[in-house]
Amino acid sequence: MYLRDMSLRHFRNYESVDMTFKNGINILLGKNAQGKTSLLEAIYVLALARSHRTSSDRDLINWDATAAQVLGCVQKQSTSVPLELDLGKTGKRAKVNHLEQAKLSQYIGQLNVILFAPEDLSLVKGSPQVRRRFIDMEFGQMNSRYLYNLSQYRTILKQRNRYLKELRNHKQSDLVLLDVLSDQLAAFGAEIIFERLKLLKELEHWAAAVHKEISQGKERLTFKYVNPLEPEQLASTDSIYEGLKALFEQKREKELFQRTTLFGPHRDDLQFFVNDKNVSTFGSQGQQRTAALSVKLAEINLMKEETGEYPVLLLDDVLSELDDSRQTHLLTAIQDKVQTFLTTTSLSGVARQLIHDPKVFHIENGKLLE
Ligand SMILES: Nc1ncnc2c1ncn2[C@@H]1O[C@H](COP(=O)(O)OP(=O)(O)OP(=O)(O)O)[C@@H](O)[C@H]1O
Repeated sequence: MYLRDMSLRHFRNYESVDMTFKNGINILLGKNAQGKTSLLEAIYVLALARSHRTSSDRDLINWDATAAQVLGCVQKQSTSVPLELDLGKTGKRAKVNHLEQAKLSQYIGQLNVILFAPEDLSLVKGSPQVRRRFIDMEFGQMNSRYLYNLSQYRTILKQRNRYLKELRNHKQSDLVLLDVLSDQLAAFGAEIIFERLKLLKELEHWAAAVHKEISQGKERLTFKYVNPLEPEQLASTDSIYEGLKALFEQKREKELFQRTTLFGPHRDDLQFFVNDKNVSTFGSQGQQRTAALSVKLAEINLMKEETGEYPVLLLDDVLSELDDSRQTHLLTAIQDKVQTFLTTTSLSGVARQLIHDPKVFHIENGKLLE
């Protein structure tokens, strides 16, 4: 798939802009603080109905306006799909083919994007939260069922945590509601964990191939999904469900004491190993970067496999963070295959040599220069 065009109204520092893109490499060129990242962000928002930079939609609306609009048309193999997102100070409306969608999970997935920003280079070394967010954002786009389960899980998790806080001197009767919430949480949690394991296995397969190539055959990248269940309990959704329920039962006193839910996909993690050594503790910075880049490139293939279409790649000032050899790998892997948007203050070195015939947008103070 590729994004054919996009229009912004009162989005960040853009008052009104209409753009037509190339199904190839699009370069967003400009000095600092002119609006390059805001354009990438608009594409991300069009895809996922939320920003990667802020959790508040209000931040996306121009300071002098009360509402913003992002419109775009996605070209797929056999159809084109117009998307529209209206952001107001009190809520948002999402339309596919001009029809308003009651649920955002019906909207997300029409345009698939992969964002690669300098902070993604800390995917391996960063906090577990970063990796869970990465997993959920990527898998949610590929699979609406995953997204649905995740949103149900989060709602029940909030209720259960609130209830655990309320339960001070608990009576036996109070625990009945806790059991109900534990049961529901285990059911959605099991679906999420099972789907994560399946998709991570596929992602690992692609990422290992890329990592092997970048390291010239010397390094073997593997993943490990970290959670408290025994390996045999992870075999099916039923066994994960039973395992989570058992944990909630066994550790009830601990959860009541700490007043929060201690088990479930919101606590799990993903670890990366190179030649069986944990990259986050034993890997060099170069190995950590190679692993992060391999995972990002692997996502492109996984999305193609899962959805039948290549996603759109958003590279936010990431080339300057990679050495020549990693830049070469990235650019040769995407060129002529994936529509790419790349922000930069100047195009030089490897990128200038390798990128042929890009469409360049010169950006200055929220406007496109002709
Ligand atoms: N809601 C908003 N309304 C108006 N202007 C905004 C809004 N939010 C951010 N801005 C401004 O938009 C400008 C562009 O920011 P953006 O992050 O897109 O710049 P950039 O070109 O990517 O810069 P850099 O290369 O430094 O990352 C900034 O000056 C910022 O203060």
